[in-house]
Amino acid sequence: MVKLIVAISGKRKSGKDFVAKRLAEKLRQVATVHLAGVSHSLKQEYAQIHDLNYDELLTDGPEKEQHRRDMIEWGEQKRKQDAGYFCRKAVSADPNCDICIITDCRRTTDMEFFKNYCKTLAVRIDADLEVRKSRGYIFFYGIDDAESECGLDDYKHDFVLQNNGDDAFLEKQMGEIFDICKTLLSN
Ligand SMILES: Nc1ncnc2c1ncn2[C@@H]1O[C@H](COP(=O)(O)OP(=O)(O)OP(=O)(O)O)[C@@H](O)[C@H]1O
Repeated sequence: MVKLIVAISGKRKSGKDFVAKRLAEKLRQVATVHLAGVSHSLKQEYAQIHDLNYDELLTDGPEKEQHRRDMIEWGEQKRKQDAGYFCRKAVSADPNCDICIITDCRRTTDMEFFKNYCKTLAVRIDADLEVRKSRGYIFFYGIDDAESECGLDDYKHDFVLQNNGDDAFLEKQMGEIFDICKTLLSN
């Protein structure tokens, strides 16, 4: 059974995936680590039901755009029935690992699910708007002002990591998270 979840949230292009991968590398020195995403489990199941190629769902094009809209609606319906549905799928993908890093928490219900599931460290990735823009961020109405993007803006995370491109500072903060995880694993 998973002993610890590191639940990562952050704005688009704040560096959630980047930080999650670096953190996984570090934590693999002391534990088995699985990287998972709530939205990945949603996309995977949607693709399976509709006999679609998972990667194709992520590409552009009118047909894919229609699928994306249907997929979002389908996901909302599933969440209404069971708010933790995709979180459970994400964390169950490798039930024997010590640490599961979730790269894309978006809603308070995601955090509530993980905190109830097992020991969870909620980590917020912060990056300045200009830095995010330099990484390709563009504001989209209906996306960047939606609950899925803003739902955790005011949530009290256990650790807030600044990811503005200063690698030495990033490593220092990673070291602090690494130590917290080690302590949580041994308690
Ligand atoms: N500290 C960093 N140093 C160098 N490059 C970085 C750093 N953080 C993020 N990046 C780069 O910025 C881009 C966006 O990062 P990433 O994909 O991790 O963001 P994200 O928050 O997961 O984005 P999205 O929400 O859109 O999935 C990537 O190309 C990534 O390699």
